[in-house]
Amino acid sequence: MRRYQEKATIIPKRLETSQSQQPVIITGSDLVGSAYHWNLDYLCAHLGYGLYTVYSSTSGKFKYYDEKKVPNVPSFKPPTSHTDMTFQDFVSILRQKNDSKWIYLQQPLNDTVGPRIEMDFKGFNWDFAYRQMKKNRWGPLTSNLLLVGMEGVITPAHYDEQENLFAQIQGYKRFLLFHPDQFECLYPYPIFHPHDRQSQVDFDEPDLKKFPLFSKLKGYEGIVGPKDVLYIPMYWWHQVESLQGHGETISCTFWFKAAPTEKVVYPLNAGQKVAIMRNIEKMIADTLKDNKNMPHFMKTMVQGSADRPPTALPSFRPPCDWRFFGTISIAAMLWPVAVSEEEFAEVSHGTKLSCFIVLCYEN
Ligand SMILES: O=C(O)CCC(=O)C(=O)O
Ligand SMILES: [Fe+2]
Repeated sequence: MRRYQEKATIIPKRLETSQSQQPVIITGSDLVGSAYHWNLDYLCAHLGYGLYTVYSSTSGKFKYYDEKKVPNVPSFKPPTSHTDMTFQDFVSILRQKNDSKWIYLQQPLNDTVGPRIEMDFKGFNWDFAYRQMKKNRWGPLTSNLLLVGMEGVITPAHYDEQENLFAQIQGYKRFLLFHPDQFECLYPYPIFHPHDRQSQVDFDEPDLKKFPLFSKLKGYEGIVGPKDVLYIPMYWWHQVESLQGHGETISCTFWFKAAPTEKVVYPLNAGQKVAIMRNIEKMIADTLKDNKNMPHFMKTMVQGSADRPPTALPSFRPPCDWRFFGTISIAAMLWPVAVSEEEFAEVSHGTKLSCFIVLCYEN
């Protein structure tokens, strides 16, 4: 097991999710009770012959990247590659035990699975899942990702824009979790970068000159094994390692959309502040259309406003008509960036958020 220097508290164990948006490990859960007999042989026999996405890496680390954002950064070199293959082919590569090639299957469960798996899937404790969804006012379930990994594979630190009930079926995974208020210590990539939502810091070799606040990082640690379900609240950072010595890991996620913003309550929480930062960063990136100059632009904007003497404010005249400013819905600013255009229009009541940028920065 890898050792890290972060100061970790143990993730609490409970029977249900907590309403305070805290991660918890639910032990002895029957959420995927009908899948506890899943292992490589059973899945080989019953998953069918559909194609599954298998990632490979020479380092054992599987840092996610968004293919759609690759053209934004011409110098970007993908750290992993992926191929679609049958589950049976995946298992035969996995059993070759090639020390320099790590593979990790990650694929949403779909309707190509055979009838036995379909029955197991239908037997999940959907009542429990939907009760958590209702209780926490999450949006609808979006997908169940099946994860089958070799011992030792690592998903580096990142956050997701969805709520997650993470069910462990086989093997053990060690989670490091960090509250959204640790944002500054984790140095995420810019939003237009393919590694958006991922930390730039390599936990095994942190460059403290470049990322000095990483030394202040504080987090939670927990190991999940069969019958454990970990609730990962939206915007919580997590790094996941499949532990050595316990066989392959099999897990299944239950991802839910964010709770809609019914009423904005101040002070805003750290997750809502991350949402605002992402929305503003996205608006700037979309408007500026010049990713190379984004860091300089952002720095100038922040330093400019931090250094501006307060006496300058009374003489400040808006450069153009600011009335539009008031029409931008706060709810839209708090909404995760990764939503479809239609939902975006719904939460923002049709207001084009990009007006904000045009009005503020074009003059
Ligand atoms: O289990 C893993 O390797 C990654 C899981 C993860 O990041 C997630 O479920 O959000
Ligand atoms: Fe994740």
